[in-house]
Amino acid sequence: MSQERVIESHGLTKQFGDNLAVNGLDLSITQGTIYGFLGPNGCGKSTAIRMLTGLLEPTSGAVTLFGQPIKHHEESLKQRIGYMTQKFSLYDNLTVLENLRFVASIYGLGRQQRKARIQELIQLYELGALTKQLAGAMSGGQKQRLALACATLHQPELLFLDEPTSAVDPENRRDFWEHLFDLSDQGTTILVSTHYMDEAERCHALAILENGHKRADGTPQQLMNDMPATVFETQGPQLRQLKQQLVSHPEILSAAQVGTRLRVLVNKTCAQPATLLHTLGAEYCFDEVRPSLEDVFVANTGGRHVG
Ligand SMILES: Nc1ncnc2c1ncn2[C@@H]1O[C@H](COP(=O)(O)OP(=O)(O)OP(=O)(O)O)[C@@H](O)[C@H]1O
Repeated sequence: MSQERVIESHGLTKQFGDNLAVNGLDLSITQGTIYGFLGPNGCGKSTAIRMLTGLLEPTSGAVTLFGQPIKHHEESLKQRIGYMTQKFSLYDNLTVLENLRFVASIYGLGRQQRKARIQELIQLYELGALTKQLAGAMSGGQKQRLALACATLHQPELLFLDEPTSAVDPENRRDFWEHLFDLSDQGTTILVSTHYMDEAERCHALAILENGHKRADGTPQQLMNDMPATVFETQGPQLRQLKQQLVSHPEILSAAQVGTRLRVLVNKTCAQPATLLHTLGAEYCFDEVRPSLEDVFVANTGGRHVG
């Protein structure tokens, strides 16, 4: 992967009235990376993306794309950026082919180039049988493939995807990610927002966002290594009561049931987590286990959103 910095932001902030939607966001994302924004609804993912694309003016802070400040270079940068919005900005009353032709005309592709590129995308995103279908009548997975084809029509070097898989089933989500890895392999840098843990785990690197703040960032492995909690699991009777008993202790960040097991996060500030658990639930046996990205998320947001 090249070390060219494609996205850089410093102190990126957006205030809507009293609401600080994005607060001092610093980013440094290199070429070919698939970078995730992971966070719950309303944490500022879309607002951050809109500022990074140049569509929304920040209250303060700066964005540099491909080493160029975004301010005053919006037009030249537009050709290098693709953006798939949360609501798939397709025209429902146009067919698949008409949507593709319309987007091609926006990007000013010549007739021959347009024809060849549209054919290429129809094949790549398996839209061949659907060219005459109205976009409004397509399934979630089909719409998503068309939206990705439209967003990449002009072969952007940088692609922003705002919760691209919220309306599709797991199989389509898997296929979609295969396409993203193909694009990344060809050098495209991708910033994708999600609130799905499994999706975030596929990213090369990610930022955990909460209430407009970046709580942590790094590769999924780095985040797991550095997380501010130790993870334990236990099994046995009356796990609901045990959970209540555990979470009342200030060093227990979270206790959440997963099937027949209770998963417990103990703050790293606790020097003897196994001893603490033994004291709180003497009749249970607690095993230390490998953290997951969901644990990382919970530990970095103080257990306020999951569990
Ligand atoms: N144009 C706007 N005017 C006022 N407030 C806004 C505007 N856009 C977003 N907000 C507020 O900013 C905060 C962040 O919203 P944002 O849409 O960026 O979050 P998100 O993480 O993308 O969530 P979601 O997935 O629900 O869109 C929210 O409190 C939202 O209500």
